Amino acid sequence: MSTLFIRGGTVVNADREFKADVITQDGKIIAVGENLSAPAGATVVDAGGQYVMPGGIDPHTHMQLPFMGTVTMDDFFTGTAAGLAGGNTTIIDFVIPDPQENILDAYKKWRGWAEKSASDYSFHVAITWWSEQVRKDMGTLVNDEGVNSFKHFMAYKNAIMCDDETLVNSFKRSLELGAMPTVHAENGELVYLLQKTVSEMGIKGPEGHPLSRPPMVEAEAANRAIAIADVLNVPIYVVHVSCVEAAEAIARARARGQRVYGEVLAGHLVLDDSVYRHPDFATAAAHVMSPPFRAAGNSEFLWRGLQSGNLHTTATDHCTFCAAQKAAGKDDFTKIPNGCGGVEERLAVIWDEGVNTGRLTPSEFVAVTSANTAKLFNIYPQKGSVSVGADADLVVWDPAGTKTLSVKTQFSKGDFNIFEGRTVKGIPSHTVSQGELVYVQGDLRAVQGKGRYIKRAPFSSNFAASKLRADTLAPTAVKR
Ligand SMILES: C[C@@H](CNC(N)=O)C(=O)O
Ligand SMILES: [Zn+2]
Ligand SMILES: [Zn+2]
Ligand SMILES: [Zn+2]
Repeated sequence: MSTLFIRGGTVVNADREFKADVITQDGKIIAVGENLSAPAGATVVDAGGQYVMPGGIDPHTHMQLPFMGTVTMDDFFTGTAAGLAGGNTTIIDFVIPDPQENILDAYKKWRGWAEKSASDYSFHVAITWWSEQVRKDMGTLVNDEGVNSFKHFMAYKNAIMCDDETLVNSFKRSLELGAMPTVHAENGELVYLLQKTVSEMGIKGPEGHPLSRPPMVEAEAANRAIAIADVLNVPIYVVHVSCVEAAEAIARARARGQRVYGEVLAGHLVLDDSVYRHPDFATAAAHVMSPPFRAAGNSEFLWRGLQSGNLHTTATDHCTFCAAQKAAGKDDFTKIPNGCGGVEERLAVIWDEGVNTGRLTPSEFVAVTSANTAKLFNIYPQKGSVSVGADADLVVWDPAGTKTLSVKTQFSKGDFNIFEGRTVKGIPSHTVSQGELVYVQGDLRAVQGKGRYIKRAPFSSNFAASKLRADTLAPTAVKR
């Protein structure tokens, strides 16, 4: 394992920024401080005029996902390698069992697929059905496999959508286990009805996609999931919050003291629904993902959610389908595989649109691209911090560097870039993963299979101790 001496940079953590050299050895950070001397044999990285930040953690990716009759273009190697090129050093992906599929079998299958990852990775496990066996296996995943988060799709009827019975049982089980329940909050029944309605109106193109998933479809599900979590007294994490209505549901719940956390995708922060009206089918279809990109104005509210601390993490939902795959929905938008890329561009897009505009300080940038995810999924400060003892996952960030984002230069295997043509100021000059230089000024040195599965311990201390609300509000029956 190599020794790195990252000299003369400004270290940025979620709490502060300060001038310091950083030394890493055997995959760990072993020193952070001013005027350090280079250890013998160390590789020196000149970070003068640059920031040294914790590597990005993307809490929402789908590499190699079988979905809507096909499989995403990026596998666990190409997807994580693309992430490393953009300063992202850890992904949290998803095991998504089919309904009735044993969840341990599904977990083992995904673990096999992820062996080829170039960077560290972890898994949320989706609960797509319910049984006593699922309940039991959730315990095995938490206690033996280091899973501490369970995903629930409230959309995708007749596929992976789960009903209230599953939500209630799985949330309650998550509380017992000290795991975080997370939700894709869209009312799948309403989507199903609206897809039929829009199609019957003769709207078959991608412009029909956002019409079938208006903001209230998301807000209803967000409110419902938040209410269930409130009654059960379990925290909840809402993925890809896309609209004012869902963000307000989270803010209201937090104002009442409920532990609700929100995630925002880089795409939802900078794109709007005009993309679906592009005359070229492939371009419009390339942007079909759920929840859809929203009317202009929603993005600004999402930025304010990040600024105010009512929204906590950023992600990409990296789920790439090529034009040929998207063409499955040529004559029926409901058949367009849902998903877009972004794992490579997230940090630069959020720095350019967030820090350069004054919306976020560099420390807030680190919080929403790395540290908050590490804290919410219990891998802080191993991840998400430039501090002694932490993993040597770092990005050396050149605030003056510029780049025009394009499918022509991306490392992702996707054949479209939703940020196409966007020139950003602020880019990674070096990415360090497990103490190795894996990206150096355009030269990607990702190694297949180098990534490790990251176990995440449960929050047994403050979660499982929580009681169901009923236990605390109505302690005794009335004697009659
Ligand atoms: C299936 C997965 C990716 N696709 C998407 N977001 O449109 C998700 O819904 O998060
Ligand atoms: Zn989703
Ligand atoms: Zn997703
Ligand atoms: Zn293809």
